Amino acid sequence: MIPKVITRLSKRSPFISALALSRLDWLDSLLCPTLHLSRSYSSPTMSLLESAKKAAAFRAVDECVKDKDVVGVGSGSTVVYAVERLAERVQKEKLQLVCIPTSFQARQLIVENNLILGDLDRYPQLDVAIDGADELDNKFTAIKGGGGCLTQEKIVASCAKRFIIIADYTKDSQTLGEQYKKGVPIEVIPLSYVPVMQRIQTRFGGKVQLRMAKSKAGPVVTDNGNFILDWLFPESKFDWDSVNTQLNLMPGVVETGLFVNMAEKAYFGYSDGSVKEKAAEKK
Ligand SMILES: O=C(CO)[C@H](O)[C@H](O)COP(=O)(O)O
Repeated sequence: MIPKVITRLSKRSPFISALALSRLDWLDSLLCPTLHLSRSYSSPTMSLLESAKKAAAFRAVDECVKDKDVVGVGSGSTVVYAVERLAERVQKEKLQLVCIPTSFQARQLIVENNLILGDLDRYPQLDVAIDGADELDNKFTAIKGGGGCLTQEKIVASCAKRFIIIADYTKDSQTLGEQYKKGVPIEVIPLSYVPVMQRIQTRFGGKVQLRMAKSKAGPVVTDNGNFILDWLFPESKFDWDSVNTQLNLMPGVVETGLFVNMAEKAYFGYSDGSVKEKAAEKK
């Protein structure tokens, strides 16, 4: 009973959900000791989000992947569930799939789950790419790169006939910046990071930060040996297509985390297991 109430609340606002959980957890444990046990050692808010991610990932894999597909495998925490489901389907349905990774993490997931690993040299055309996102707006522009893998993710997505986003409900926004507050990630060649930071701030405003590593001194270094800038853009009506082009033309910029009109469909999971599908307008 309690989880249902929280789920309904969490659909309206993750903040309400977190608050509700902190207040109701003691009651929950009283009424549902088994449920409480299964959550031990993980924060209740996290477990709700994890269920949401899993629901989206499973639905997307079930609906978008078919036998003999070449599948792009994105990066991040939601993709972990997508790979789990791919492996399950390969086992149960004997699907023949080739998986193309978008990062070191994706490559590891593919190998650890005994899926067939491919690359763009041998499979330059993919049937479908499935990836997470940090935020998706109503015009189907996504911010990606929270995990720093945006360049390979964009290359792989651009080679796929269908690009599918999987995410929990907190990534579903009307406009960019509504929920995701960490800005637009931009991969840059290390020696260019200061001039690029200055150019972005002068041209578009806001603040640009060099992303620093958490368990290492110094900056985050991408799978391609580059740095990541996070552009905390000001509240303004941006034409993201034009911004993306302008950023990409700055010397030193390798790629941006703006995925404009690339995704065909998004699956947003909720903690009760339901999934909202959002389709892009046909081009
Ligand atoms: O773009 C990404 C990594 O570069 C991820 O897809 C994005 O950050 C979403 O990650 P998560 O599924 O962990 O929320």
